Amino acid sequence: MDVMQRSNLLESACLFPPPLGLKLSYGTAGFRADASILQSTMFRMGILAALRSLKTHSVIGLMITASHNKVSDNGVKIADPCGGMLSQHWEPFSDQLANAPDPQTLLLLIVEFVKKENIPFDGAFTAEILLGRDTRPSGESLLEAAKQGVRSIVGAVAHDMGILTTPQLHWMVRARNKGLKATESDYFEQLLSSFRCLMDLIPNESKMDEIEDKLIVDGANGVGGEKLEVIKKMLSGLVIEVHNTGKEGGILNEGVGADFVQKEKVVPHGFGSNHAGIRCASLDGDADRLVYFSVASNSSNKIDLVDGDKILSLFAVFIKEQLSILEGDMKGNNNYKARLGVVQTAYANGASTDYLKHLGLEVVLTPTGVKYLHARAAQYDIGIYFEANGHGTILFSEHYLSWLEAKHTELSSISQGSELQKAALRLLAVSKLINQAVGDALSGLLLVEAILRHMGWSIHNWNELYQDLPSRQLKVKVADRTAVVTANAETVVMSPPGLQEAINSEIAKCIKGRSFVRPSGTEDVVRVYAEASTEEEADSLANSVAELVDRFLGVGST
Ligand SMILES: CC(=O)N[C@H]1[C@@H](OP(=O)(O)O)O[C@H](CO)[C@@H](O)[C@@H]1O
Ligand SMILES: [Mg+2]
Repeated sequence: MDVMQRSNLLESACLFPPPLGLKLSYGTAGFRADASILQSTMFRMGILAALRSLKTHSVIGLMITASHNKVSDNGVKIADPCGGMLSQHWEPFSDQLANAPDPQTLLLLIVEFVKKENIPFDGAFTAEILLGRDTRPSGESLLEAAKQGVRSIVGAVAHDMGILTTPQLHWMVRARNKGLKATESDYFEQLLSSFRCLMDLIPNESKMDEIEDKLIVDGANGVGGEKLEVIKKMLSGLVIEVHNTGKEGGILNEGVGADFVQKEKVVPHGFGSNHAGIRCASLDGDADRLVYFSVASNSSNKIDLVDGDKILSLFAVFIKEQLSILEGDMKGNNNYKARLGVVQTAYANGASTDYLKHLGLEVVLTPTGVKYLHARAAQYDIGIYFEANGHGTILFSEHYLSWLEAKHTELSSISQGSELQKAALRLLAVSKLINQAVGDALSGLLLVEAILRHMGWSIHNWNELYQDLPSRQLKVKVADRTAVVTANAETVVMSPPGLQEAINSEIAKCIKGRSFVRPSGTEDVVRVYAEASTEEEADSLANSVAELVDRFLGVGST
């Protein structure tokens, strides 16, 4: 880094002083906090994104969103060259950058890191950053801060991609780095053409006509609703009605959205008993989460929730069916058995894990956070991952996709229109429809809709794949949540000593009891999860475990 670069950094850093005592952590999914304190963080993440671009010789993404958090919050996530989350290896550096108290310390940290990581500053490569933001009102000024951060690296270019869903930005980064068409209309075109392909391949005997055409979607008053309004105009065979688009005056994520629906298990605002029996879905604030639900027919505000675990199960059943067609009667020489794997977290309902294992699938658990699930799913030919809250996707390895393409070409020449060829084509269409960069509510929704029609299933048939065990989630405010250290994909507490034993004895009092605690990576709380054979038992187990957390770590304790 030459003198000009250093003075450029120092000069612009002086324009973005951090609030006194700011302490942020990259957490489960980027920095999040009240938007009013994030100017300096955004500026610094602009710098980080530009450095990452120089290091990887690739286009990098910077998304300004706080997802399902309240509207006054905001946040930032970085998308790596493949469209996935920022490499965990760089997370400590992002923490240091965000928390550096003054411009001099910031500069020193950057100089040291550039040296350590050997980041080239020879001008041979132009750093390029794609910036996106959700609909939060604070997004615009935070975008300016991020742009200035990017530009404080001499020669780096910031492209404002406008208001986008998080998965759209990740998709664009991935597409750009693969040299593919990467605009928003290319994204829509890819989704719609692969959806049409799946619809055209629906077997004649499918009871598709019996399925309600209409789907009502809760857009969480955010960006997802806006984008779905665009998509729905280009669809045929599926009627989408979007509620909570944000245009009716509703507030982002307030009493609406996938997080609210999944955690509270009640109807979102704008839905009621007049929607009973109709297939409904809910997106979160940046449209990377999707859950389905149906409104209970009695006049209560209760819903039948069809969560991420059930979306995963639906996808798994469909993929498995296509694989058994394709692999059951292999014609030709080029035969291969795909390794299919399923990835969940400890929040997955126990009944879903049992169901998936019963199907004969390999199921693995990782810690919470898409970065862990995604990395694990990428180890399979086809890896399906979902968090119970509705964030997930299906990953196809490059190796498997090349095999599939070749197989499809071979089958097209020897048995055009055969079931085998159709199965290959369906799998190829799924790989194009479902976002390969990150979980995407919009592409997930289109895949769910296509599969339901393929199966001839109503939302009720789908929901009956298995019966969820009653579960309850609670949050406990403690003095220092980092005092909770867990192991085995967060299912066991290692510290503070004695807490796990105490939790175990509460679990032992319940039939089918399971409970675990972990510090949240996005909120200043310890989360408690409990499930058991009845609602009462799940509630009481969650309450007892929350009391234990409070006793071991409560606000008063040290
Ligand atoms: C129980 C739960 O839903 N946790 C969520 C939540 O993380 P926490 O670390 O639990 O706060 O936000 C993450 C980012 O959206 C998401 O990946 C994760 O699943
Ligand atoms: Mg989200």
